[in-house]
Amino acid sequence: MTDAKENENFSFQAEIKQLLHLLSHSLYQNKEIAIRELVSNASDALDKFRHVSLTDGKFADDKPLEIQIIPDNDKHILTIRDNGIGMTKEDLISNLGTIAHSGSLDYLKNLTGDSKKDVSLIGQFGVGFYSAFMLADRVEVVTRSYQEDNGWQWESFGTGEFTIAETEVEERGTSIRLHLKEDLEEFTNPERLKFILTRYSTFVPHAIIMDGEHVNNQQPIWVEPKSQLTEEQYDSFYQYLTHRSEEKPLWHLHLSADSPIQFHSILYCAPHNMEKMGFGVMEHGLHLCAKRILVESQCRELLPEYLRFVQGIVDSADLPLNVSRESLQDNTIFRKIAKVLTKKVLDHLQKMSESSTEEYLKFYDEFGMTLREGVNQDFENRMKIAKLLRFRSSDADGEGLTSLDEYLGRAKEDQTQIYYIGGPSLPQVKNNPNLEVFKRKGLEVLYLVDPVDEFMLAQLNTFEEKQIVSVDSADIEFPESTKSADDEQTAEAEEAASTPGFEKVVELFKEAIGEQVQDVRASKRLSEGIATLVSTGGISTQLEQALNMSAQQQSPMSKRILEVNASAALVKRLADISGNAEHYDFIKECGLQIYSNAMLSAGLLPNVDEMVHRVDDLLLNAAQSRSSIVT
Ligand SMILES: Nc1ncnc2c1ncn2[C@@H]1O[C@H](COP(=O)(O)OP(=O)(O)OP(=O)(O)O)[C@@H](O)[C@H]1O
Repeated sequence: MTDAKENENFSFQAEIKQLLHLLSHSLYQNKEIAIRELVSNASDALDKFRHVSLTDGKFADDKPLEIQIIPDNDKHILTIRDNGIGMTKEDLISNLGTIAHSGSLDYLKNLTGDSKKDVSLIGQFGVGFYSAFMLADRVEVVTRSYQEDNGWQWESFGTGEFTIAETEVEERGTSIRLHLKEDLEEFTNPERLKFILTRYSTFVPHAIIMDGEHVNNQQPIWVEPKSQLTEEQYDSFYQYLTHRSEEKPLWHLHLSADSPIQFHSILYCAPHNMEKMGFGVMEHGLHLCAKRILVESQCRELLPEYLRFVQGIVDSADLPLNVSRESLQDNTIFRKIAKVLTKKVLDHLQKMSESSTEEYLKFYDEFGMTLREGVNQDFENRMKIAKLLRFRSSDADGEGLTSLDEYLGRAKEDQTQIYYIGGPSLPQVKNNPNLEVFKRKGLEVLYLVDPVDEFMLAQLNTFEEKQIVSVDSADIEFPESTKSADDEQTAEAEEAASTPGFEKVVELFKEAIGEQVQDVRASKRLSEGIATLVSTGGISTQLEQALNMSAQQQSPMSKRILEVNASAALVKRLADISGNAEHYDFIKECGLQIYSNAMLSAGLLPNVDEMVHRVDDLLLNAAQSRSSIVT
């Protein structure tokens, strides 16, 4: 087998060198995962060969596809052999020397040196082969591709280099020969190996043979009736699929349908969102089988992007086995299955949100940020997704989360709109003067501290026929029923606003602020604050600012309306003195400062130099009008 010819030397990619160093020095106890990874690779290689032989008959033969586990106790060598697709020289260089998946590269770049944590994640980042170096200080890969008559021998001592040489190999497939580290003889003990294979590889869809014995002969669990499966079985299947041996899924969903399309599926949600931990968008996809045979291991088209937290398997007897991956999306049955799966996942989440609120909120906390992308991506299911969204709101003073349905359950009967307010932080949102009138009238307002939520609500536009509007919108309609709560205040404000003094103040403010605003007018919403900015474009100040910041070129903010509270003490005083033309300049200065203050409250930045000068002058003015005589 090892009649190797000339050796050619190669260097590993930098990240792999780092990984190998970590693996060979790892104190991580669970070395068994290396066997799991290698058996899983062997199984993948068998799947790939089966797919090739089904789509191109000339490669087919009648030898059973299987994985052999060959322990050699005398030589301390453990061999894992498959008669799968094999590798060419180029395959060896690219597959066992560099890493193609961007997610895996990100993972490797993020290695922290906390070997226990890092190493346990290896499988899920598609770098499983290298775990061989946890067990061995020398690894040989002897392989022959289904396309070639000759074979290749790859070899490495787990340092920075590997070698490749041409060699005779009798049969198609790959043997991984692990020259076990000194204290790891246990990995040639058949009893120990059997235990490991049963623990991690029960669900491998190909026969695993050791000493002539078939060690994994379990039925695929997805075709079994739900009632006959235990939580442990679901958990261990999750662990097998995801290579996360120490993790339990947050939830699972087992589906079986007979008509119009026959399929079985088990779907899982991971307990943690790796994207939240800064790993970038995770690689995702479901295992797709036709009549129990794997067609594609990461099929991304079965679920939309915004449900990428779902992992699992889908198996349909109605799908043709020799369907090529490229033509899958054109297959009607495939498209129908995809549609049903999306609906079932959304229905499951809805049910969960109603019957196990706590569990749902835990899920939402992890994956809500992914799910909400659906509002934009999936027009057909937009309303279903909207029902699954959760927000902070004034109802519980920003604590806890509410759904839009719950919001409407508390809304006034004649309320036609859903109100929200956006801002950079919860305290800032709560102190926004635009909220005043809503508090007075007992109207609930959603608090959005993430511009993405606001963007999403702007996209949604309506929910259950109620318009979704920002509290700083000029289009706010207050329910008739809330009028009386506000009567006194409105009457007072209307009276103050109708005086000639106030009209003069507005005129002078307009002159001073000029083109910077669309208009200056009396406010019907303020009772305590002096002034506020409202927007007319259907897009809130906060969102416009966020969009502007993410845009390549900053455009000027659209103009707002400055609403002034005619019954505020300062405004009343300005109205009183507006009969005397001598005070016009002072009133204008006040107008400019009031505008700057309103901008600051809305999270906008006024012209700071100008403002500082003006405040200095106003303070001087105030100081000068005080008497120096002690009374
Ligand atoms: N027994 C094998 N037969 C054929 N090719 C193999 C075999 N083992 C590994 N390979 C090739 O080497 C590549 C790298 O393997 P590695 O385990 O590091 O990652 P992966 O298998 O791509 O990821 P994952 O383990 O998450 O599926 C594989 O994608 C495959 O192309």
